[in-house]
Amino acid sequence: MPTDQLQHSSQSGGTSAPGPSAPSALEVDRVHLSFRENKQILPVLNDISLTVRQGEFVSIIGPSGSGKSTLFNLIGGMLKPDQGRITIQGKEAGGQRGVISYMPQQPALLPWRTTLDNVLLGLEVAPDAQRGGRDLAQAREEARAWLAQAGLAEFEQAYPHKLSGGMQQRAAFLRALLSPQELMLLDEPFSALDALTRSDMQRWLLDIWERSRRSVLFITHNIEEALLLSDTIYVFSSRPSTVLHRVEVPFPRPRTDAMADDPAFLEWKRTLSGWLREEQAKQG
Ligand SMILES: Nc1ncnc2c1ncn2[C@@H]1O[C@H](COP(=O)(O)OP(=O)(O)OP(=O)(O)O)[C@@H](O)[C@H]1O
Repeated sequence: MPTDQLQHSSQSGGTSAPGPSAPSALEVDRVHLSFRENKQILPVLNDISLTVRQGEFVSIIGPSGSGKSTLFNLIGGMLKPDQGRITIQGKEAGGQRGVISYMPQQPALLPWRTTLDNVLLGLEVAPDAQRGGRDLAQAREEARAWLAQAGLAEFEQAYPHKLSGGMQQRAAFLRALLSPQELMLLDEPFSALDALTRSDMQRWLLDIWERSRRSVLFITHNIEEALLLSDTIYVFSSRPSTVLHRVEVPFPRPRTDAMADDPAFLEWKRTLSGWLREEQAKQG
């Protein structure tokens, strides 16, 4: 492991302290969770701690079945931890509406709404207090500007079935981005896309994110994607998962395509792949 280049810390004391004034966008503190079914206990998360600071892009990578989506369900309040605490903007996460925006693996656009109306959905359902003083007419103009930047200007009034998979994902991402919640949870948003579209989408998301700087927690199986996009990467072990490594990605922003050819980037890729291979092997 190239420890001279990697600013990495293991789980013991490895999570970042929140800034002195603002609360972290997300704080997961020593969370444990087991599923119980037919008297069987399946321990899934074992003492997970992680932080997303305001405006930080954080990724989780880990073996399949290590509990990444389960953690999202806890953050969203669909599940309760057996032990530990989750706070969003300093407030206990409890499934209350309007604290996170979520983008699932499938774009989940509503087929009866136009692309523009789909993008506006998060804002429409948000309470007035969360719209930052914008009325829906202003929000509509803002959404149209973002759609244009996403190459979807011509598709504003089209229904989702007219859009390609990549276009649908861009619209779904804009919906999450324009929702007023500070914290975005993105669950493998590019997994259903072909390699070329995926790479275009990564670049696109990177550009948009670097301009908007929302707080993001991102699940991916793709190491290169995690390195390209993230400020911090958490590597989960096999189930029951712990945080094996917390890595601060040392590449400056704005990130460029040339970064992927940088020897340090390749070294990182090798290191992270090695960690994941080891864990995957343990899981069998
Ligand atoms: N509601 C549930 N009841 C019982 N077991 C569950 C439930 N949800 C998930 N599991 C189990 O918990 C484990 C973790 O699942 P989870 O989907 O969180 O993993 P993951 O890391 O997101 O996997 P992948 O990378 O394949 O999407 C798996 O063994 C899964 O079968």
